Amino acid sequence: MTIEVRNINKSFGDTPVLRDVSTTVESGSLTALLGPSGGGKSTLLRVIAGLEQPDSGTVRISGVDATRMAPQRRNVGFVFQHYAAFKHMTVFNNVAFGLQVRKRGKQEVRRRVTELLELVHLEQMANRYPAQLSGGQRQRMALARALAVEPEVLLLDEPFGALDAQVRKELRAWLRRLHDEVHVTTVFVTHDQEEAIEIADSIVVLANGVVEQAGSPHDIYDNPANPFVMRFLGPVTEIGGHLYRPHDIDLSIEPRAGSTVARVTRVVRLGFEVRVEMQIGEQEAWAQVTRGLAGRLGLKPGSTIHIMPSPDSRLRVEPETSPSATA
Ligand SMILES: Nc1ncnc2c1ncn2[C@@H]1O[C@H](COP(=O)(O)OP(=O)(O)OP(=O)(O)O)[C@@H](O)[C@H]1O
Repeated sequence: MTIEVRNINKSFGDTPVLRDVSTTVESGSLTALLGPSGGGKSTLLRVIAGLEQPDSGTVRISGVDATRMAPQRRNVGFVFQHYAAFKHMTVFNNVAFGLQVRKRGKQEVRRRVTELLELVHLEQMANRYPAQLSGGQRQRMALARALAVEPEVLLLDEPFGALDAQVRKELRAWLRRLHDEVHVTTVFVTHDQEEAIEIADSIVVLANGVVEQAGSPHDIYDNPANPFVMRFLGPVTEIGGHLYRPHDIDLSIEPRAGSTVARVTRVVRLGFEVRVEMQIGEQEAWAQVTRGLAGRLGLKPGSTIHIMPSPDSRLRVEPETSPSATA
């Protein structure tokens, strides 16, 4: 179910929060809305859900103009960060709720809820109450509940945001697998670029109410549209007026055609990677190399090395970056 967002503008009072936002969410995709806090991600999600009315622009879901349609008529499921479960109802009844409201038969409800609890791996927890679940289990229950009514679109607002790093990682992998099984068009909000890169098919980078770039994780990481996106998606280092990914900097002991001389100031071992900090004239830069290479080159503070940044993956640092990045 394709979602087409066209020229959406939205202000709260005098503050523009979405500025001429257009993007297309492909049917069956898992799309991340990624960006810094306050950039408008939640507002855009709420506009798609119908919980917020745009000042101008349109939202089409499956080709139908949904801009003025009530949320319950859009056939979207919604999960927020702090999910409010019905505390007095068991997990089973929480998931069954939407089906019962829709007056589905008892047999059907039982079959569907059992299926969903298996899907989210909570079949053993059916008779517990929400307070007896861990945070991650509660979020999975929330997803089962959102999926119960077979939405065409699933909208997730930082669904794992409140959980600790380890649980968060598990749930992301799980969400990816779930999506591969269910294929419902899903849009999730995150400010975590690693989360977006790891699980999304497509990323929309939103900052200060503007879409900075949209594309596959691979494309956005390797071909960022501007310095803001490049910095937001991963580590960068600046050399001679260009931004590079630190793993795209090649190091050697001997000078080569086109190489630049640098002095190593610090060598930091981080598991299998080594972060090599250096001084190039007055400028500081760093490179990320493997432990093997650092060992072979015998890098230590004070070493002289020759660096060759890969010319393919650089981006010129403009004095003026994108308008939203500097605001
Ligand atoms: N109902 C509202 N009334 C007034 N201002 C609002 C309202 N909702 C959001 N805003 C403002 O709109 C801007 C964008 O908020 P939004 O929640 O969409 O951003 P976000 O990218 O989702 O940020 P976060 O990651 O922090 O949730 C913020 O400056 C916020 O304060």
